[in-house]
Amino acid sequence: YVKNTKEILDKASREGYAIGAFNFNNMEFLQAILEAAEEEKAPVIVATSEGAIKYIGKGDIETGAKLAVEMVRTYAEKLSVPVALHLDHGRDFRIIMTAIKAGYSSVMIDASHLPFEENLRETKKIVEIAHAVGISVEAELGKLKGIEDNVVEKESVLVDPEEAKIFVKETEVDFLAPAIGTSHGAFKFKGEAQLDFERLKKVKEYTQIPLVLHGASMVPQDVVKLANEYGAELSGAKGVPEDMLKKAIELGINKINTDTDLRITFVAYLRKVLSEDKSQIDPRKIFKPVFEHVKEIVKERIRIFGSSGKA
Ligand SMILES: O=C(COP(=O)(O)O)N(O)CCCOP(=O)(O)O
Ligand SMILES: [Zn+2]
Repeated sequence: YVKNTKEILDKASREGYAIGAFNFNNMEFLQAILEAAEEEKAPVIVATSEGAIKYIGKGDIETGAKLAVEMVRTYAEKLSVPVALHLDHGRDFRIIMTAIKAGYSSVMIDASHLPFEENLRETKKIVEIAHAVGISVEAELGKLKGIEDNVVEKESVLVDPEEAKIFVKETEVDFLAPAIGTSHGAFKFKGEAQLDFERLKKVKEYTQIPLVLHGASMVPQDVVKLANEYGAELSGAKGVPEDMLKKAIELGINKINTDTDLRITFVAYLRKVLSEDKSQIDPRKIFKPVFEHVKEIVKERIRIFGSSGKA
């Protein structure tokens, strides 16, 4: 059943674990994510970016948002675990409003590319509207980019805990994504993986709300290797190591955005299945084993995040 995202994140924050926020762009990824959550007895957030809504709706935003809500609701009402549907990286006001109107449990207003005051104003506007209709809101402070070597870059990219305190107080946003050194995609770090845990600790202390880690995929090297063996070109792919994820959760991360790990798993096993069963043309026979593996990686993540059995 579809819950208000704030409810499941506030509980996670009180009890010190994290909920997976897994992106989907089609029915098969959604099925794999929801089956994984049900088998792990874990609350789960399923998310669509603006690109996913356009993809699902073949360019029509209302169709995409409506179909996403209907697919999630139809599957979720059969499950025992709480399921929230979240708009990831909302930037276009019209798309954010369409998602709210269609029945999303929460929306992200991503104005982190704007100067602090404008980000604050944009976020405050969305919070007022969303809260008026019982929807929770996520915002972002700092920019999603790896921690560059020189300090100047670091200052302009990572979250400023003092700003976070003011931002959360002024906007009343329900959960915040502080940039602490991660980035989207499979190539997160040039050198060693590095997250700014000191900043994270301060942001949690100053804001006391659930925090979100974007760009949190672990990029499992065995799956990267398998994909490359079957013709992919993903050398140099590097993600967030398990011990860093666990430390981030200890320090107050309660929502962990994961998309790339599902994508890499999908690509590796699709390549494998197609190359091993050369006469297969039934998409159901091709996708079934592939999405079994996608489901397994989601279960592994849910276990690492500590939300297994928390439903
Ligand atoms: O933080 C993440 C995913 O992080 P990851 O790449 O480490 O999985 N996300 O918000 C997912 C962003 C997906 O956007 P798009 O559909 O436009 O490609
Ligand atoms: Zn993100």
